[in-house]
Amino acid sequence: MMTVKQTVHFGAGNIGRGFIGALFSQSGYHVTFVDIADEIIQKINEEKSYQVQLATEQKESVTIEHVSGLNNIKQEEEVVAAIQNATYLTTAIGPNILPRIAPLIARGISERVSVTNEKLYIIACENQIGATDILKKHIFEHLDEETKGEIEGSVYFFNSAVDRIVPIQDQDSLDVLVEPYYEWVVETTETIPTVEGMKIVEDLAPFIERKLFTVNTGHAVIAYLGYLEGKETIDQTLSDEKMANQVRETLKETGAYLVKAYGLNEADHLNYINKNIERFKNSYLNDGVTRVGRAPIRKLGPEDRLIRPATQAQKAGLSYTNLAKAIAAALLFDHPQDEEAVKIQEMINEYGPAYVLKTISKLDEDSDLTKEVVRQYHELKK
Ligand SMILES: NC(=O)C1=CN([C@@H]2O[C@H](COP(=O)(O)OP(=O)(O)OC[C@H]3O[C@@H](n4cnc5c(N)ncnc54)[C@H](O)[C@@H]3O)[C@@H](O)[C@H]2O)C=CC1
Ligand SMILES: O=P(O)(O)OC[C@H]1O[C@](O)(CO)[C@@H](O)[C@@H]1O
Repeated sequence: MMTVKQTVHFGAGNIGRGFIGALFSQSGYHVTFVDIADEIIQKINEEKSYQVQLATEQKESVTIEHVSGLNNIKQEEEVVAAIQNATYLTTAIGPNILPRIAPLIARGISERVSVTNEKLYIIACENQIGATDILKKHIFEHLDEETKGEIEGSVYFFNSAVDRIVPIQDQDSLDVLVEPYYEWVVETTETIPTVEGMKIVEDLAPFIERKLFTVNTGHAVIAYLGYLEGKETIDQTLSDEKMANQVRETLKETGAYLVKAYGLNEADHLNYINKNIERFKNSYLNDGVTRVGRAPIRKLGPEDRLIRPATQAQKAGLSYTNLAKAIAAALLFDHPQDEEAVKIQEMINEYGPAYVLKTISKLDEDSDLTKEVVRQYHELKK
């Protein structure tokens, strides 16, 4: 009997089911989803398949099969066993959750290397530069020295960039609505088993920075400014030409940095910007500004989509006024259902916006960037 290739994917959410898990299933793998959400796991085990539907007028859909689910809190032993049999282990769980799943992955790896030296490829699919390196660091904190030596040459860690807009879904169904476009870029020089839709590169830096500082920066600009204007969705916000212009101007700032840092062709990059603004206009996605703006503490981090391009532009003597406006709008994102937004508002009320920029974004209080953000914060607040 032919053994089916196995993969373990942590996070049976939007990207897990709608993108990465779906690609593995379509490449002939059995996908074991691991999640803490019991209802999702039970549904996956009961229904054994779901639909991925495209956000287009025709609503084309594909059936995703050969899937099962495990709860990582209640079924640790089973997760460890699944890791023993897997060729790939991927995550799409949120960068802040990586440290929480690392101990179980470490256990899975330890038990695996004691019985096999078959190769295992670990890839974190999160919106964060170096997410797999971060996961690896957390996993290594839970491995003994002997195992760390043993995994050399059998467990591989690859960084990646994931790009597909998947909005919040109807919670009663496993089906997932996704945009037609996707890109999954994985950094490695190894020859690895084929997964349909996975693009391999030797150097991820230009890909992830171009993606993060165009798709995610652009999306964040729309989300935070749209929220301030009382808009519900991304496409609704963008239907205002002024807003489309504001996004384009901001992305020209990140673009100037990217063109300089990676020698990109300016005209090609402008096309890439415009192509992404068109992606954001997809009204079939019905994508909420509060989803895209979620977790503003993470999004205002020093290496994330708003602060890093602004500090890089400042260092390179490039313009960052529009980025400063987006950062100011992020400071005004007071969505009561977002824990991080609530925390930022509490910090601002107590210590002011410059304090938030210092503690969360690691910006000097007397830097020109901080001064510009604070100036625009007060302008926007009026
Ligand atoms: N939704 C999108 O359009 C895109 C999202 N991403 C990235 O993909 C990652 C996942 O995002 P989404 O799929 O949108 O989020 P999601 O919220 O739909 O899915 C995350 C899943 O992780 C599970 N989870 C949370 N804590 C857990 C834990 N301790 N143990 C096990 N499972 C846990 C949740 O129950 C949920 O099912 C994030 O890093 C995001 O930035 C990247 C590109 C596109
Ligand atoms: O998933 P995050 O990092 O919270 O940010 C939302 C962003 O990620 C995406 O989900 C896709 O890249 C976008 O929709 C949005 O730019």
